[in-house]
Amino acid sequence: MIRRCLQAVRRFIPHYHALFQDAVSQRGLAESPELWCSAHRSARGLSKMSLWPFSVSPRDFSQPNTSWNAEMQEVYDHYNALCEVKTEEGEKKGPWRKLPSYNRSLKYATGGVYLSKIIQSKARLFTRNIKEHGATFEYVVFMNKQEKRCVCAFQAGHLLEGPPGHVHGGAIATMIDTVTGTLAGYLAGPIMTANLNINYRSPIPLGSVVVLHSALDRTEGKKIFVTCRVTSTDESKLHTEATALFISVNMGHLFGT
Ligand SMILES: CCCCCCCC(=O)SCCNC(=O)CCNC(=O)[C@H](O)C(C)(C)COP(=O)(O)OP(=O)(O)OC[C@H]1O[C@@H](n2cnc3c(N)ncnc32)[C@H](O)[C@@H]1OP(=O)(O)O
Repeated sequence: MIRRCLQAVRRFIPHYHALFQDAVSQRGLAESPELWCSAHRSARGLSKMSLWPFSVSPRDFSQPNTSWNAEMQEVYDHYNALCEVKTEEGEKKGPWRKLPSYNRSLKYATGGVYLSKIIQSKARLFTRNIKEHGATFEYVVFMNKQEKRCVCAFQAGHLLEGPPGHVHGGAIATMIDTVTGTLAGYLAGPIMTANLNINYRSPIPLGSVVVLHSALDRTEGKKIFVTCRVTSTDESKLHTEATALFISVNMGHLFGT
């Protein structure tokens, strides 16, 4: 039984691999969870057909959980409501879209076949590597493709302390890189951060909720310029401002081929 199963898997591997390679070359998958996810989805259909043994449903880390405070939930509810607008013909898609967030996009993009040989099996996305809810980065990104911008509700956990009682500047930079990078990747495919310029205007208290507003500034050939503002949820207080430059890359740049 086990041998038969392994034979089926081996027969299937080239097909699966080719499918993923196609997805990579056609759509250009970088660190955009959106794109990785769609490759995973297209591959998953096939995996079901052939009883692919390594296919699992990834956990979406940006779903509400018990660590979220009321303010975090409020921002989530606000943008989530904009994902579907009510019309006379019934509900249809709104201008916003909630992006899923996984702790290891590469694994789920490939079914753990091809890239797991290159990336160590224990690798995890920096912002999603603590299992305890609410301890570090609690965040959810909503994308508005039409307006080429996104927002992120971020609740900063107690393990992100920098100055006493406040969030570490590196943790803020991490969130800015993540959100601006998600926007750039969503709009342009595979990218890498070339430059991140940050002005810290006012400290962010630990445990508080802030919103990152990120927008495409312009593109120039391979260069994607993105802005980011970190504010209180009512936008009355500016915490941080940043500009970021991303460069479009191909997969060979990441894997040295
Ligand atoms: C799910 C979460 C998403 C999170 C997204 C997070 C993304 C990341 O954090 S990536 C990790 C951090 N970044 C890195 O490690 C990148 C390391 N650097 C590199 O790999 C390369 O230098 C890279 C890709 C940035 C640029 O590649 P390179 O081959 O040098 O590009 P190149 O073709 O020479 O330059 C393209 C243009 O960009 C410009 N450019 C390149 N780097 C920079 C820079 N640092 N500053 C300003 N301009 C730059 C060049 O001058 C050139 O401009 P022009 O076309 O006008 O002449």
